[in-house]
Amino acid sequence: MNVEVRDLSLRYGEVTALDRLSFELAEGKIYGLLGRNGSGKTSLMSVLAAFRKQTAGAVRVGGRPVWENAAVTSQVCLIRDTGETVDLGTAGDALYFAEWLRPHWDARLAKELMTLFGLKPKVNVTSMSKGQRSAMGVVVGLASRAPLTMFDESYLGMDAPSRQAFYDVLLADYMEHPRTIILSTHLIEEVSPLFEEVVIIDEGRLVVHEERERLLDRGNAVTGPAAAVDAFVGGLTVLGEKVLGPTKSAMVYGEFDDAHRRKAAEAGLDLGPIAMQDLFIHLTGGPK
Ligand SMILES: Nc1ncnc2c1ncn2[C@@H]1O[C@H](COP(=O)(O)OP(=O)(O)OP(=O)(O)O)[C@@H](O)[C@H]1O
Repeated sequence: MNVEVRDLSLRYGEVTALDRLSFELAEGKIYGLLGRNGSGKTSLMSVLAAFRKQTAGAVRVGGRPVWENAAVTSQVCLIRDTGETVDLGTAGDALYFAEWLRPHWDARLAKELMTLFGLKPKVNVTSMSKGQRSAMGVVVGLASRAPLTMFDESYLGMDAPSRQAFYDVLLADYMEHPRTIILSTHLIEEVSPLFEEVVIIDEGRLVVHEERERLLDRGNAVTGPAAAVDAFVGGLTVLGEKVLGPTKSAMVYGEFDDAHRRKAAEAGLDLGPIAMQDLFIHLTGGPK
């Protein structure tokens, strides 16, 4: 399902969490939603899932407003960082409830994922560890196959092998059953290979909405003899530097054209990509 957000604002009393946000997400892609702590990611996803009503502006999912619209909300699944929202009863009860609620539910996938993450249907959700609860959320989020599926840092409590299993299953299932998926995360380097497009917000406002590859084009790592690197990057926006013996690597913000590339080659310098995390830190104003 596509998503249209127009001049969206959300206020909690005096606090403005979303500030006239506008963007459109096409159907059937995986989006990364990035932002500093308190930038408005959870607030935005809560409005998209109709958990909260916006203060102003419009939100349409699949061309229709989401608020108090059961026909749309049954197609939208938001899994929050606390894992699955159903805290009463066993894991089996949570799956039963999700199946009842979710029109595209795949019980076979749910069962496979329960086994993959070592979850037992008879165990009470409240007695699960943090990572197990996160994994429960992931099971429900994936098996729901909702046309708009959002994971709000839901996999944060999971250990590294479980997170990797989640990324692998998400990608494989998305290839077979394309849908719109939004992943919010602070583990930028780990999760960003999954993104097709990236939305960055800061203080409730849109900073960037771009294809992942285009965003990465905004930065370059310049590596070579320290003196040559210093001469090359003079006057450019340098985000950081690393020195290893006589070799230096400088991360530069800004796209390079053919002239830059020629000059770098003549100076014996290598140009390479920089990490999305470094671009993110720069675009959201550096350390605060
Ligand atoms: N229930 C609430 N009542 C009052 N203020 C809130 C509430 N929920 C969020 N806020 C405020 O709204 C702003 C956006 O919060 P939000 O949780 O959407 O950010 P976030 O990007 O998800 O942050 P994080 O990365 O830390 O989870 C923050 O200033 C936060 O303090």
